[in-house]
Amino acid sequence: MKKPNSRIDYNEKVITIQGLYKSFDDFDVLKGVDLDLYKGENLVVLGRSGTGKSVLIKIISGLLRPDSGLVNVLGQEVDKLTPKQLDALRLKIGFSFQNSALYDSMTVKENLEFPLIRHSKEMTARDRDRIIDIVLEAVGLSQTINQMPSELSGGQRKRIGIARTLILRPEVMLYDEPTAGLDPITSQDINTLINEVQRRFNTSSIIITHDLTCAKAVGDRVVMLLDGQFQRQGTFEEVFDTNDERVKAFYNYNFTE
Ligand SMILES: Nc1ncnc2c1ncn2[C@@H]1O[C@H](COP(=O)(O)OP(=O)(O)OP(=O)(O)O)[C@@H](O)[C@H]1O
Repeated sequence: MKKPNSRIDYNEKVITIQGLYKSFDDFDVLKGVDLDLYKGENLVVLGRSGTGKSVLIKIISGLLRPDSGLVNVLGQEVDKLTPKQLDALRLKIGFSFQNSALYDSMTVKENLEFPLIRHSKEMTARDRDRIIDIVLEAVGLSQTINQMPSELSGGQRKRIGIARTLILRPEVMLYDEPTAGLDPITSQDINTLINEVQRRFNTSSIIITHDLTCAKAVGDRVVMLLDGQFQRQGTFEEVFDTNDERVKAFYNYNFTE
């Protein structure tokens, strides 16, 4: 289990969600979700496929609008923002997508440079190079700087995706299934990286996953989405210390120590 994390500031909430509802046509996905993310915390959101984990982080990053409820991110109510304000907020949120979302026709360096050229127009090439070196070193892949994404392994692509997310120095990281499709050892490396990113860049993160090894390795706190609400929350051990058959089934089918 993860060691207690002294970097978490329980007096500062980075994200607050209250009474969040979201439906698609007649299908109610989120049915009254409440959630706090504290400064410096790694919060894992567990849930079976289709329970609404991706919908939740899309609402947090303003990609989807809630039907009702409060969603406050870094002190701002997301669905009250103008498009310009939302763009500014999104720069403080690093979204690490499931498929890494690298541009295949660009080198690693160009992939990392792209957000800097777009969002920090006054930055010199020299400063860009310096920042690229820092994030590549942070993900342990300095040597890949001139490679194409197609030349990288799945784990390396995932790392470069995380590096690209880090390059704008986000305050909040949202990881969507960070270990999906990776072998157990590469997954473990990604879990270690998520913890290192938290320490080194002082980020607050939501990690959505159904990989229980990942949840255990990175989660300061774990919440489980069941039937549209967070039914369980606590440390990894607390969440699974229950007679709720739905939770036990999740553990038994997914986790081998
Ligand atoms: N834009 C959309 N329009 C209609 N339905 C949607 C939309 N986005 C998500 N849904 C539905 O909402 C439900 C929850 O989807 P979501 O992608 O959040 O699941 P998830 O928990 O992330 O699952 P997985 O682990 O498989 O990624 C699914 O039934 C999905 O079909």
